[in-house]
Amino acid sequence: MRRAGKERTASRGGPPGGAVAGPVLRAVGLSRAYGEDASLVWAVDGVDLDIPAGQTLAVTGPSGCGKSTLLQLLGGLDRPSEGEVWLGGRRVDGLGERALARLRRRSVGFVFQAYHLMDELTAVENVELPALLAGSAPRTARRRAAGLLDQVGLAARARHRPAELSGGQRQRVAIARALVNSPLVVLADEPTGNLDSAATHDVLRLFAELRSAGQTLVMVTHDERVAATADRVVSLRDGTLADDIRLDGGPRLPEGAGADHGAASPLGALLDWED
Ligand SMILES: Nc1ncnc2c1ncn2[C@@H]1O[C@H](COP(=O)(O)OP(=O)(O)OP(=O)(O)O)[C@@H](O)[C@H]1O
Repeated sequence: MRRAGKERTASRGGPPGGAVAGPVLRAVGLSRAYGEDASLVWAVDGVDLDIPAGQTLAVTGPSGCGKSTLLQLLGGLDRPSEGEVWLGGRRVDGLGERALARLRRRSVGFVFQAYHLMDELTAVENVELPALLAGSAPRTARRRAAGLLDQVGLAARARHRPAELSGGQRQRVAIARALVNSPLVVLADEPTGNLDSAATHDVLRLFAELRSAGQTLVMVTHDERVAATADRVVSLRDGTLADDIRLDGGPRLPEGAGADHGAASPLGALLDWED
């Protein structure tokens, strides 16, 4: 589906708004079509979105409305048919493959519903891998990975392989991995979709710590309880933005997710890591 006569707002030249110190993530007239002719589907259709630094944004909407496609476009895993993506004040949708891969590695942390851990690697090896690929020295990467695993409560599981971990533990490894290169933004696609309520609480507790520490986070979710923990909720319908709601208040946790997630959280202290 596509709205008739929708105007494109794509800019030319410098960053939208003229300043590099704008939103961490910005979509301008962002669109992605699949198929052609009679089977053409606009999965994402003219989305304009500014995501300021430190915001936790939930993306919701019915199945097939374009949530995952939008997240992949924002993270440079897919390329738009039309429109622009800006990350950290830099236009990134037109980058070549190698530059885009480098950008993803250094500036974006991904968390997926199905974890996407490497089965043959231990937890700590999974976490350190993006740091090694980004050029960190092995000892530095290992120290960083071990520190993150400690902060997500998995120090004792560092040498376990994914098959030896529960779903919730695997997702915590994936979150540690997403953070290893201190990304500008963490993008999470249904991060609690495979988890029971206890493991969901663990993940949301970690997200609340990240939020307190100023980490920008965008998460796609079907779960209203998860969306309710965000600063802002946008809903998609047929690839377009239908709602954009800002929620009030400080860091939110679902009931039973525990307390003690202040700005001085140890996980937060690890976010500013530089090699
Ligand atoms: N690779 C593809 N080829 C063709 N069509 C696709 C492709 N990927 C997605 N689509 C279509 O684009 C639309 C949006 O898909 P997308 O996966 O982004 O939706 P979603 O909101 O994340 O759905 P769900 O909540 O079910 O995961 C759907 O109509 C889907 O069928």
